[in-house]
Amino acid sequence: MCDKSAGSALSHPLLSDGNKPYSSLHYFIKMLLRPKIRSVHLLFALRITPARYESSAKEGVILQSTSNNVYENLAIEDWIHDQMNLENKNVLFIWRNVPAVVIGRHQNPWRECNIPLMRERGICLARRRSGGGTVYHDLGNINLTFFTSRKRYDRMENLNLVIRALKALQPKVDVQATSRFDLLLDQTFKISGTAAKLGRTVAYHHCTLLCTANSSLLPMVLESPYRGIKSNATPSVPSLVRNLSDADSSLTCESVMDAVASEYSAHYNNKPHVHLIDPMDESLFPGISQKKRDLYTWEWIYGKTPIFSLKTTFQILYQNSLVDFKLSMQIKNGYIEECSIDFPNHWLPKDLSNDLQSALEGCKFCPTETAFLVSTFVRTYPQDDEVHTKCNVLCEKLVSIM
Ligand SMILES: Nc1ncnc2c1ncn2[C@@H]1O[C@H](COP(=O)(O)OC(=O)CCCC[C@@H]2CCSS2)[C@@H](O)[C@H]1O
Repeated sequence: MCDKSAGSALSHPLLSDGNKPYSSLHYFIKMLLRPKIRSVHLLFALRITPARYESSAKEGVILQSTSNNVYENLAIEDWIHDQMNLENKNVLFIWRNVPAVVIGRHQNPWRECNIPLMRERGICLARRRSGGGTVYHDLGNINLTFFTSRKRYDRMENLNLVIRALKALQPKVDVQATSRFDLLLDQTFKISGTAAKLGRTVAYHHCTLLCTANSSLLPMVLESPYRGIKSNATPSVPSLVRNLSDADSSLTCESVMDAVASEYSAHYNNKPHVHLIDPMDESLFPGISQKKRDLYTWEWIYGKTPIFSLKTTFQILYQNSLVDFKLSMQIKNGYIEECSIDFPNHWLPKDLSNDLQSALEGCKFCPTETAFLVSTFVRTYPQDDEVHTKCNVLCEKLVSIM
């Protein structure tokens, strides 16, 4: 069903000589237009002429990403939300990512997932613009983003469309929507979670759909190893999850994506047509690279965490004896605002421990920055190997909890 040729035509639409509307002059003019109007160019690229665009108030366009990069795909969501005029148009964006954990806009990643395990396994962490809880993505999980005008925003309508698509593939599958817009399989197992972003005139509802995801890794990465975090951040609502393929092996990502696209097209009386898009195509999505960069910054992913406190205890084995530590921190915008580390008096000179705590205040709650800071700090105490070793051991411990 995917129109691969459409996809390749879209890769360099503005550079293609034989394609008059995509000439460099067009590009130049486009750059002079106001942002909302620039999206007209996307309509050209999608072979939707403005005339047809005006006359088809109920038109639904299906875009499918050729990228599996979570930041690129979230950037496309932002771009469509910010740039496209959706007064007369609906867009369904279909996308999948390599393993990633996606937290909600107002969440605390340290409380929601196992960051050390994710680092070890190379699993990305992303913060999305919509609210709600934390979900796990991999190539066995489909994401569907339904863009509409704010007036036509209707999550239940979208979920019913997904249910119809699943029933078209396997009539016996028991999938129902709940009042919190989850989809449950056999009235028990969550297969889809929902979140939304409501703009002034535009809205989107996005949801996941677990088809063949790694269901043993999912609960592991969504289990935080940290205790003692206090915050007003939005907590996730954990559920028992299952893949659709557990109910019926025909429910693979490919078959489900095709079925959803067919159902979406039928809903808008269109011929099923999926436009493949490359999210990093600046000529089609001007400003998209910056949007990706914004989503990839430490300041967005970690720094947007609502203020929180961390109170924890730990032990360090040093020269065959265990030393008890009490750590208390307040973290605001991802930066350590207050820090107190209590340990037996003899372990480190008092003035040094005070200096270390002061040095940590103002530092990012981040392993690389803390490690750098401690190593710089240690150098201010020259020729004391024991102090160096102790500071380094303590630093390793601090870094392991960040
Ligand atoms: N991929 C996926 N699909 C469905 N449910 C999941 C998934 N991953 C985890 N979970 C379960 O949902 C809860 C969290 O539920 P909770 O209700 O707290 O949060 C959500 O559902 C958010 C959905 C966001 C959807 C966006 C769409 C595109 S980008 S992310 C978690 O603890 C697990 O038990």
